[in-house]
Amino acid sequence: MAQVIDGKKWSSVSRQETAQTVELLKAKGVKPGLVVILLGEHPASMSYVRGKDKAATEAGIYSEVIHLPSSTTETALVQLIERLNHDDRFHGILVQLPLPEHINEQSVIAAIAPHKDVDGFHPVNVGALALGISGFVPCTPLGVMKLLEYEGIDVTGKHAVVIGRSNIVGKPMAQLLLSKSATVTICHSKTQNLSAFTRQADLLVAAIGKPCVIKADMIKPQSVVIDVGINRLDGKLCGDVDYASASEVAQFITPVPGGVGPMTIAMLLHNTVLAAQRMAGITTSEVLP
Ligand SMILES: Nc1nc2c(c(=O)[nH]1)N[C@@H](CN(C=O)c1ccc(C(=O)N[C@@H](CCC(=O)O)C(=O)O)cc1)CN2
Ligand SMILES: [Mg+2]
Repeated sequence: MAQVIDGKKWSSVSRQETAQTVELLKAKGVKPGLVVILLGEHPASMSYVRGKDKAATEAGIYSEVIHLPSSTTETALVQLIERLNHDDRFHGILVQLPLPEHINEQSVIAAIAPHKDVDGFHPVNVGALALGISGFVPCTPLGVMKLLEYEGIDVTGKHAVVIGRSNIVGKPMAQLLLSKSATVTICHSKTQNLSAFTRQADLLVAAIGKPCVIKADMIKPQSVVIDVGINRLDGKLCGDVDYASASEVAQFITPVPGGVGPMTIAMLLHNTVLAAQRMAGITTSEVLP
């Protein structure tokens, strides 16, 4: 039976570490601030944004949510972001995705000042990750790396198979695993004979967006299975992995809910504090808890 990677427990550990850093920053006269912009009334997005606001406040971060109607124009949204880029109360700016259809996501992301882009979605930060230089790393894949670190799982030389090529998860996930010297394969919806790849995976990261499609016979025995999927099936939350059968085969597995999801918010707080630290010119060693 696989060992369960408890994302709720580790996110709480990470959030406590962040809260300690916030205290040390405050003692130096810096109060980290985060602003989240939400358009429309998408129930899951509203719930994630509430979670971010609550978690930020609990960590001692100054938090504001700007909730706008879904009819907001792209021009108005970009103008708001440009104003927030110059607002010293906020070290982090996040626009909750997905955005309504009439808005070009890339134009909006590009309007965020790269040094306040705590989502790590701006082309400058995407480039920084590709080059392996300092920037901001997207929260979900960063959360996966943090889970592996907390569990003492070393990926050096291991075959990591990432299923999914989104800008939010798949692509940055592959870059991060590569930066830790894993041998990385990226699979996607057009991959032929997917199970031929997944069965070779020492580490499998599933970010497909389809409920329970990764079955036990697709998993290498004693591997690490990370489920990034969040799907709603018959009113219940489930991942991309068929958890019950997969946990009979894997050595480590993340559950859904309570796996990667909670780490996304913990890493947002981490990135926000990092942004504040960098803007104040404070080195990490000065604020290590
Ligand atoms: N601007 C962004 N938009 C979106 C991101 C993002 O990182 N930046 N990621 C996702 C949604 N997301 C955060 O925004 C997110 C998803 C899931 C969770 C989470 O804690 N999930 C729980 C289950 C929660 C539930 O009941 O629905 C879990 O997995 O245990 C947090 C944040 C898309 N948009
Ligand atoms: Mg508030």
